Amino acid sequence: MALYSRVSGSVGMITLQNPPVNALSAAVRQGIVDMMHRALSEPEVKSVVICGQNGKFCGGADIREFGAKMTGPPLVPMVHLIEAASKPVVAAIEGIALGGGLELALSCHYRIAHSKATLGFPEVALGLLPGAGGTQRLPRLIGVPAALDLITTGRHVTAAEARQLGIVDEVTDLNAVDAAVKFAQSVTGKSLDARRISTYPCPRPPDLDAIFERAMQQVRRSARGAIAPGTCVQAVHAAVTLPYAKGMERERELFSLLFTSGQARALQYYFFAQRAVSRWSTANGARWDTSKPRPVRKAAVIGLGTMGRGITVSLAQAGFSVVAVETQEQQLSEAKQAVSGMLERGAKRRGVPLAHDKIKYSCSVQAVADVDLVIEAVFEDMALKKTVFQQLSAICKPGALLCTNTSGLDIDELASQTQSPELVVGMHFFAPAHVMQLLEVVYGPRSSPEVVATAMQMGKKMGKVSVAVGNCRGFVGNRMLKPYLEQAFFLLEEGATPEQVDQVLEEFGFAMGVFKVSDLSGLDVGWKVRKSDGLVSPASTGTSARIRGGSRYSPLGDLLCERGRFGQKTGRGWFQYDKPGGRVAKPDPWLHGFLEEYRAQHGLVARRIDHQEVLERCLYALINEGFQILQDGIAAGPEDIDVIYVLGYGWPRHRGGPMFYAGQVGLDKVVERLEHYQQIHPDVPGLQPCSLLRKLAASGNPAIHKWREVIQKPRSQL
Ligand SMILES: CC/C=C/CC(=O)SCCNC(=O)CCNC(=O)[C@H](O)C(C)(C)COP(=O)(O)OP(=O)(O)OC[C@H]1O[C@@H](n2cnc3c(N)ncnc32)[C@H](O)[C@@H]1OP(=O)(O)O
Repeated sequence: MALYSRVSGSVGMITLQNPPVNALSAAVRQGIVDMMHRALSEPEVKSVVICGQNGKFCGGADIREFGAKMTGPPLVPMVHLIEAASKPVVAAIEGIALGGGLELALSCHYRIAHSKATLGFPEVALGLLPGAGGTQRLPRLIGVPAALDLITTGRHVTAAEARQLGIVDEVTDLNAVDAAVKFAQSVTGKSLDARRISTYPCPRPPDLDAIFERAMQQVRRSARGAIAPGTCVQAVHAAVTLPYAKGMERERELFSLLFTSGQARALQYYFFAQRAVSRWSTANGARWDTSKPRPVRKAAVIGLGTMGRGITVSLAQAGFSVVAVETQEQQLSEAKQAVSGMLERGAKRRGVPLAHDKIKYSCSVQAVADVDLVIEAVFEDMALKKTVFQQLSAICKPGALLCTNTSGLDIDELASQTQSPELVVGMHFFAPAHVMQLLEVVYGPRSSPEVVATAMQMGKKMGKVSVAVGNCRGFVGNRMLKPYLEQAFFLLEEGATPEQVDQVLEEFGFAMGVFKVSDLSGLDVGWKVRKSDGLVSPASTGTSARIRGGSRYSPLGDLLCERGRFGQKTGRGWFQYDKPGGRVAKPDPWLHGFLEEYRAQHGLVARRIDHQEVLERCLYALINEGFQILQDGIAAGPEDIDVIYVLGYGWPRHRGGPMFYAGQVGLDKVVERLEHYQQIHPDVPGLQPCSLLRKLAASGNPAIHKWREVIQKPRSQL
């Protein structure tokens, strides 16, 4: 709703009230319209100030209302009512003016912002465009290039930048509402003719076509199939080429197109999913709202390889004192140099002070004796990690959390090496650890709720999105990756090429296809794991070479590794590169010959595989594993899986995540296609729909927010 009050006798004040961000719900819009009419009808009122309660102007349209039928007054007539007002209207911008909130401010005749406020049009991240005149007013106010930048990227600007661009009239360090009231009094009675942005001509720079061409190229490069950025460009184009009223019509058409698209629904689902994962729960009943994190001031990192260095940087940048341990002098000195460089670049990029003095380096594990939390980041080797955990358990002070950075090893096995298994938790960082936003917090059956809460909070303080997941091989992300990779390998055996598989996945929206990712991260990584699992048989020839543990197995990755083809680092992998460490993947005729030979050797006849099969087999096998993970209680809900896949594995955000995507395709269709492929390839694992997927499909493809009702409720063992 919106509250009306009178200040200083002649100023009508309209205060938006809709916690937490004063979003423009139907009730708020109704309130604004009613209060505007009241302010305009009261003869004592000479000017109007619009502000938001609790120091937040407005976070835009209420996204929670997007799924339902529209009620209340629409935004466009509301902003026209304000702009057409005969009395000056001043926006007092504190905290945020985003999306519809900024459109509301642009309809006011003046804008006063607090110096700490941020402003922007983030609609593009929700699959939309600013649909209440934003695409028509902003270019008129600040010019086409700046408007294109803000609208197509969705980036937030500070009040200072907004002032520089001409979006706001004044910036104050004092109370912005008081400043706006004073300002409103000072402009009482002045003509408003030059203050209505919709009446401004839209500037037409001489190189207009080139500007739009560049903008389109830019969004095509970065959008990876998302339709909103390009549509934003089209809407701004209408501001330049059409009169305001016609431009508004075009904006409405384009907005409707986006609003009803699957991409907008996916992005809006993802917006809430990313927030939902912080309300975590575990399979044994621990929860975010009943588990108190422990205080952590000082942390330690053991092992300063690539991951350990990134984790050290993340901790120091988040303000923790860090003890960084590497037992070899030479490696410690190299790590120190690398970490300093990363901190310097980070400080420069983010404009923050250097955090060098937060870190103490040591060659001795004993140096961690007084820390509150240790993150072990040594090689992914169970025996080595066990030794480290035995040492830590003996050295660390009572109550210190012992965390392991592992991408899939058993947390409980490590916990059993310590005197206090309840203090052990996994923190699976993604490389590069100081850049990637995702953290899988892995709880074992004995991890205490406070320890999970502490690790979740640590992740948040490091600027990461933490997702709590249960303990199983590969946790959520890497466990789902296995069937995805397997299908890709089988497709090569059956006749596909790495470039074909990657092209299909990249057209779907992945930044890189599965084989390019494998070349980037190194084929030897998976090879080592398969070796330690006893999967890589020394004599990988003959029919038996394609069977492991009774299931079909593709040794293709092993065979490439045996030939020293580890990917980018060796200049050869699934693709070829111009040199070791090269980045540009090129199809490799050697690999094609190798695949032909391999097929001939194993009696496989190459067939033509279409794009649909590549996509369905890779993605549906991955999705099927996701449902198995939900069924096993490893992830509490589909949102957890989707956030992990978008932030950690390059799943296109505009497709919501694998579980959301499955719902959009139709769960019955996913089941039907998996069964189809299973019938044709009975020996291929991963194609049998799991029982939860079947159950949900049979219960009529319920909306994703209803899945939790079907997934069995965890029983508390606490
Ligand atoms: C013609 C119609 C045109 C419409 C165009 C639009 O206006 S679309 C909406 C444009 N606005 C946005 O995209 C803003 C989205 N919100 C944010 O970016 C951030 O939430 C924030 C406002 C910068 C605040 O960030 P902060 O980190 O402080 O808090 P949270 O992100 O955790 O948010 C707090 C809770 O508020 C909910 N919320 C935020 N914005 C909205 C919104 N516009 N509508 C509804 N709800 C919103 C958010 O979901 C959090 O609540 P939870 O219960 O925790 O989920």
